[in-house]
Amino acid sequence: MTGHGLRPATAVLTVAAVRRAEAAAMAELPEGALMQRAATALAVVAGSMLREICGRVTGSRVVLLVGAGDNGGDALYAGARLAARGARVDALLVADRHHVGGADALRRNGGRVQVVALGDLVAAELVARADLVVDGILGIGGRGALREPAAWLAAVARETDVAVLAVDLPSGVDADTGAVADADAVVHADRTVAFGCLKAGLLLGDGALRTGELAVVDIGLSFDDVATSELVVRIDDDSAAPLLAGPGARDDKYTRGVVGVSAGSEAYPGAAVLATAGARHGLAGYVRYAGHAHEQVVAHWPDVVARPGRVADAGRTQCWVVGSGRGLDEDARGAVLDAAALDVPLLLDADALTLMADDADVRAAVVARSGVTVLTPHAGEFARLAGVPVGEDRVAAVRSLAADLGAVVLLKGSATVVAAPDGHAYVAASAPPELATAGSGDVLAGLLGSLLAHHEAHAPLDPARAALLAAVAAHVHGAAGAVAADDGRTVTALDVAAALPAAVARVRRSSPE
Ligand SMILES: NC(=O)C1=CN([C@@H]2O[C@H](COP(=O)(O)OP(=O)(O)OC[C@H]3O[C@@H](n4cnc5c(N)ncnc54)[C@H](OP(=O)(O)O)[C@@H]3O)[C@@H](O)[C@H]2O)[C@@H](O)CC1
Ligand SMILES: Nc1ncnc2c1ncn2[C@@H]1O[C@H](COP(=O)(O)OP(=O)(O)O)[C@@H](O)[C@H]1O
Ligand SMILES: [K+]
Repeated sequence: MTGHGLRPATAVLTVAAVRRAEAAAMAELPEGALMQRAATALAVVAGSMLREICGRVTGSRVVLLVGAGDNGGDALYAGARLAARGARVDALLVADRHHVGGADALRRNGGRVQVVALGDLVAAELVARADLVVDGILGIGGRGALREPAAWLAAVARETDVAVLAVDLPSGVDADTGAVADADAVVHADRTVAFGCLKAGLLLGDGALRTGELAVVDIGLSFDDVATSELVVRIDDDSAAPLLAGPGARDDKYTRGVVGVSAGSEAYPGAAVLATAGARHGLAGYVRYAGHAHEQVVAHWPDVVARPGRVADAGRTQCWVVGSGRGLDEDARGAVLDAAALDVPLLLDADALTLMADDADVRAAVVARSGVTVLTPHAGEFARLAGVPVGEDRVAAVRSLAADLGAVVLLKGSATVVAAPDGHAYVAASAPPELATAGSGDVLAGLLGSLLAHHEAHAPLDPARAALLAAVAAHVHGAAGAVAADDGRTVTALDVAAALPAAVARVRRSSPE
């Protein structure tokens, strides 16, 4: 696959891929054109922040933190535009070199430029009294923690709580992973303007916590030649909507797909209720349940066909979901092995993943499957399956486990990362933290199984499509969390499930460009 057809807001590129896309665009354009596009967009966002903060641009105080490279150049040219509109702009140079053309442009428009040394009180005062600080210290050329005096000025900005706009990436965040080498030497942005595309560091890890509100501007980069291994596709409403289409007039409950759920146990009946709650709203026309909590399931959801007994005897489905609260006993093991032996898509969650990690026969049966397998670990389950912790590079870790096990892997977290064995990767990154509540993962498992069954009923799934659907399910789950948390409400897993119809409706309403 290539990135053909992707929008800047959905294309997450590695730094290496950004550099190549940038070089290809520059070869077609007059010198400096890309930087001018970036600076223009940056000045527009800075202007709107200034209007929010002090009502107008004229007379506002803007401080640019300027590093050695083009990230600083972007800040300087944007500063020149703001100065031309009457802002008082000071550029603080924090490196031993800077973008000379940008500094000249700023001076020509009435801005001031000065070199800063560590502890320079005049500089600290400028930062503390600014209406807006523009962070042009480091972009995709940054490596590791900020050096001095940049680290010190970033700390002054944090301590004085001045509004900060990051250029392309908050400085001190690793663009490809989101790792922050030193929490004391990083910029904490209120807003970030990313140029051309997203970078994983804006969405994942500690970087996501430093990015603030994120805007992605189109500067004309093409994604057509980006390799699968260098691309992660971010799912948003526009990309999810086409996969959530409603049934047609000729559909019946079977043509919409049948999903089977084997979750919960005598000890954990709630997981069965939650997983089936998710399955009821994932587009399948029919939800079967096979397991020990059948009475509780029917008591909650009379529309679910719930029986005790084995997965193998439960009837035809287009996908099985096995694991959430299912337990680790011989009976649970039998449920995983029964489902693994069928050639329909299989989703394994929670206890099923622990069984897979601990029992070589279960693992071998899952790895040997011909049908599509989807695994939905949280970080702890991931570490058990992989034998090593997730680490800082979540995308690489998920791709690697997916390739090793020949399965789609969905790694849960504040951002959810999905990869197929062939390297296709996706991220769903708009879930609110209220989703971090017991049982919300069970709802996701049911929702995704239902979506897989629905699409399998229309055309046999391949792993790359299953990975896309997994990310769509995580996106809808996140949207349901947002609906449930609206107006400051507290959220339980059952509230997330109850919000799924509204979340699906919200996503369906979005109209792709
Ligand atoms: N992609 C695009 O299409 C477009 C990109 N554009 C912009 O270009 C930006 C990339 O610019 P860039 O390549 O000049 O690198 P940048 O991030 O400014 O770093 C500069 C230098 O900083 C240094 N340095 C490294 N780590 C450090 C540390 N921890 N602490 C202190 N210093 C450190 C290191 O130099 P060194 O120390 O190795 O000598 C490095 O070379 C990009 O993010 C975007 O804003 C737009 O203009 C137009 C379109
Ligand atoms: N900080 C967070 N922000 C947004 N979503 C989160 C956050 N933490 C966890 N989540 C989401 O909440 C769900 C929790 O699932 P899981 O860990 O399996 O819990 P459980 O096993 O109790 O159901 C996942 O979908 C995960 O992506
Ligand atoms: K920056």
